[in-house]
Amino acid sequence: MTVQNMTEQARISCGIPKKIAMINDIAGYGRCSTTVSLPIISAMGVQVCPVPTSVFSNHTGFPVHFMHDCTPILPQYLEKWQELELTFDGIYCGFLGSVEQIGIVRDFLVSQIEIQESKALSARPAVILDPVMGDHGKAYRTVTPEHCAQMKELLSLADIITPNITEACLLADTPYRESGWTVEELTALADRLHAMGPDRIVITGMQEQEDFINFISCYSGAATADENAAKAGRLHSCCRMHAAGESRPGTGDIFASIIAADAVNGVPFPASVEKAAAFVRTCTKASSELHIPQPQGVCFENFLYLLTPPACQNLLKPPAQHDGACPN
Ligand SMILES: Nc1ncnc2c1ncn2[C@@H]1O[C@H](COP(=O)(O)OP(=O)(O)O)[C@@H](O)[C@H]1O
Ligand SMILES: Cc1ncc(COP(=O)(O)O)c(C=O)c1O
Repeated sequence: MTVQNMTEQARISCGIPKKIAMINDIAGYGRCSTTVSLPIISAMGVQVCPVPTSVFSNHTGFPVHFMHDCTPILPQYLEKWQELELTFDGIYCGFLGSVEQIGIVRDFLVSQIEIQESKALSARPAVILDPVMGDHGKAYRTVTPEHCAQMKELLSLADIITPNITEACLLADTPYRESGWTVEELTALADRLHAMGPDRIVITGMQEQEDFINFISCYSGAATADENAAKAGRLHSCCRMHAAGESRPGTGDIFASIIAADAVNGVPFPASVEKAAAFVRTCTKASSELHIPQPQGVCFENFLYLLTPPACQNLLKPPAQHDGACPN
């Protein structure tokens, strides 16, 4: 029997990890995007297959950086994956630098969904989209009105989205406000995003007094912890957590990576948001306590063990008859 036609249960009991295609930039220095997502998703017992959208020497929060746009290589890169008929349990998409890249990613998502449907695989890939478009009420320089329009189109293929409040407002054509959002307003904002496609939404990055608020919305069909609310069609809730340490680059990448790995591992969405928020907080707190300069991002390395699922920890144990010593 090949891995491809094993049942889901057989794969889990054999300890074969789920697989995510991760479309994102790579920043060599400063703990952002791929250098964060790869170790985090791997620590959560999921195989990561990166698709680099651009290569940065370091993130853009430093006084200087070098950037290489990977748009010209993306079609050939992904074409080979199509030729090999590679399939994935999830596709996680982060920073997209241009309108052209959005189109390439859309074609990839559509063909992946088609391949899996034609092979009658048990499920289509979970699509997790972190629509990196702006922060603090402002769109990034690369995010033109056309870029924004194309991102809205991409939403129709996403199951889960993780916008910060700025990105949620840009996508839903809603005026931005730094704070003071009511539950009714956030519900209306999430409903507008849901109408564009995704059925699990978390709006991040809102601060009220000393706390961070993540607004969670699950709609019909989405796996939620509360079955009654799910049956009623939608469930909105808030994850509130005390801010710790200063704001740092890469928090959104850590957050979305945990959501992506949990999505393919079947963790209910609200529980996954709580886990992601708590993990970021643990790491931002430690980063400040260790006096790590803010541009160096979030020091997560010391805490990866918190994310490793117990089932994987058992897999790491040597067999009973083995004394754990290294062979000569
Ligand atoms: N200093 C912090 N203390 C505690 N939690 C934080 C801190 N910074 C970020 N987070 C958590 O990480 C989430 C994602 O961060 P956010 O800044 O919204 O990401 P983005 O980079 O996408 O704007 C926040 O909603 C919050 O839960
Ligand atoms: C190239 C690049 N990628 C990723 C990030 C991280 O973004 P976030 O803080 O939203 O996770 C940054 C932030 O400066 C960046 O410059």
